[in-house]
Amino acid sequence: MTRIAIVGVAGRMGRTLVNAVQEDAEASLAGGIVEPGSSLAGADIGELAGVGRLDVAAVDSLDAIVDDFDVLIDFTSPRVTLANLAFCAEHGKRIVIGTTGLSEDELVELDGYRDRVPMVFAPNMSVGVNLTLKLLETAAKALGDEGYDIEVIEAHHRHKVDAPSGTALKMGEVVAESLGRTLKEHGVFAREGQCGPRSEKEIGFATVRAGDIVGEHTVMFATEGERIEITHKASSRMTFAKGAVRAARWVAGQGNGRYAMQDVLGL
Ligand SMILES: NC(=O)C1=CN([C@@H]2O[C@H](COP(=O)(O)OP(=O)(O)OC[C@H]3O[C@@H](n4cnc5c(N)ncnc54)[C@H](OP(=O)(O)O)[C@@H]3O)[C@@H](O)[C@H]2O)C=CC1
Ligand SMILES: O=C(O)C1=N[C@H](C(=O)O)C[C@H](O)C1
Repeated sequence: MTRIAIVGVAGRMGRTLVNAVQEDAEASLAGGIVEPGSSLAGADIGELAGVGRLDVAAVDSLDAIVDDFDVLIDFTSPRVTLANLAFCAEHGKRIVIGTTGLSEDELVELDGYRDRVPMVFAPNMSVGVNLTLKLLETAAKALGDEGYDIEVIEAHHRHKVDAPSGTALKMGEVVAESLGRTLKEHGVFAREGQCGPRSEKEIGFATVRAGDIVGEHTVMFATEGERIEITHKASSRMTFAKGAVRAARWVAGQGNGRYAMQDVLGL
């Protein structure tokens, strides 16, 4: 049985994760953490998540439950995640990180823990998206150098704070790496006004934020005469949450290292 604690337990993903852990016969809910000073500290996390009383009270500090859990699942924000990673390194815990929107410096900081903590870090925990990454590698290798323009389009709910999504960036990276390009050199993140025609090798990104869209990603390969679109649409956050719980069970048996969902899924 893997004992899981959830940071950001009152958030959109936090509440969904409570459901996902409850549904998993090999995982147990060891705790839920809310923001320090939050009025939700002390609330029952089952009631917060809408699954009924679980007799697990939300706490506002990891110290309060340090002996109770094996793996922390963190879907919060970059600085909070990095603080929790430091806590896990210090206390011999494992961590699954779904947080997106880390800056270049923050990614370097996160990577610095790879020899001190077993961690799974992935911008998207759904099986479908991780399979899509494989399909993109194949498509890019077949089409990218044959005059096909590549564009990544993503859509999310109105509350999302980072753009492009972590998944869109990952998709762009996979395509770029398959073609020996980099997003630093070839990524185009905005077009406005007299921006001129597109260059042959650029990889463009477009972002939609609207309503309650859970998460949609399309990578388009377009040339004169045809267009191929590889699309993934998430209609429920349970797809991410189930993946995160699977990753938590998997990382419970791993040594120090930075792992991706591809490792968890054996893709
Ligand atoms: N990898 C994946 O598969 C997926 C990744 N994500 C990513 O997960 C992240 C969270 O998304 P989402 O759930 O929609 O966001 P929410 O804003 O709904 O949830 C984040 C939660 O973290 C809480 N929080 C903030 N600071 C702390 C702290 N110091 N300690 C404990 N909790 C804290 C917030 O509380 P408060 O509101 O009070 O500040 C909030 O409840 C984003 O980066 C998103 O992109 C989302 C879905 C899937
Ligand atoms: O914020 C979200 O909601 C999501 N974020 C992730 C991302 O940035 O890629 C994954 C998913 O699409 C939902």
